[in-house]
Amino acid sequence: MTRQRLGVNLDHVATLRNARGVDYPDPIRAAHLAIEAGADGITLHLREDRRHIRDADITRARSLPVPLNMEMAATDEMVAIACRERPHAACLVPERRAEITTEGGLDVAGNNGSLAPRIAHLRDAGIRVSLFIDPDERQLQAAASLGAPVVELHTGAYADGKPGELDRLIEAAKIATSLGLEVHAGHGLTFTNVAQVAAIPQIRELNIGHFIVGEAVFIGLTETVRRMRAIMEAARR
Ligand SMILES: CC(=O)[C@@H](O)[C@H](O)COP(=O)(O)O
Ligand SMILES: NCC(=O)COP(=O)(O)O
Repeated sequence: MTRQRLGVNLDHVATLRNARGVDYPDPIRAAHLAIEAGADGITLHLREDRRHIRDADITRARSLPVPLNMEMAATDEMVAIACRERPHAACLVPERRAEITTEGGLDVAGNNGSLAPRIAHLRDAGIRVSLFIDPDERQLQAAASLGAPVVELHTGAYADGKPGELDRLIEAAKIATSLGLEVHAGHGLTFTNVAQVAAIPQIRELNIGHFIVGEAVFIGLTETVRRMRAIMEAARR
């Protein structure tokens, strides 16, 4: 099976920093540690309300030695920031101000008119566009028709233990590949639930954040990233 990349999302290092209004813990310092421990990429979500990652974090993350995946809402403001900062990838996600976390996938099928120019803008800036969607055939077809090279399947419902969700992910990964899309997945993944998703052969990358940052409090960031990588690798053997 092809090697699966691990993108470590460090948003919640910034959440902790912002809780005190000081400049530590620093998500970029955490990124260097995560990379040394085996992260293949770093993911940062610049939310419109800047509740965790801020613009200056994205600027600093550009000098990291691995690809930066910038998660962002599909708005003119965010597209302008991405085109200025030029991360390796931009993952378009739905955002609602009052939500605690990203609650569902982007409705690509219902918004292709507004997404198309934004995707084109990002692509013209040399940024690899990914669409964060639910494991749903209609959304996959819409993503492919918009010319996005990558989809990230929202694993939140699976992580919440909803029956049938693993099968939906397996089926969606097959359909996505048949449509020529590269498949990533993420949201709510932990040491306990990651193996079954990591074992889906078509999934090339997992993005994992909240659990990694939380577990780091107990066993350290280096050990957490190493263990996550080890579980992913064992699942693909
Ligand atoms: C899109 C997504 O899944 C990530 O952004 C992740 O959830 C961390 O950010 P939040 O906790 O702000 O949703
Ligand atoms: N796109 C998913 C992501 O980056 C991490 O989500 P989570 O592990 O913080 O839930």
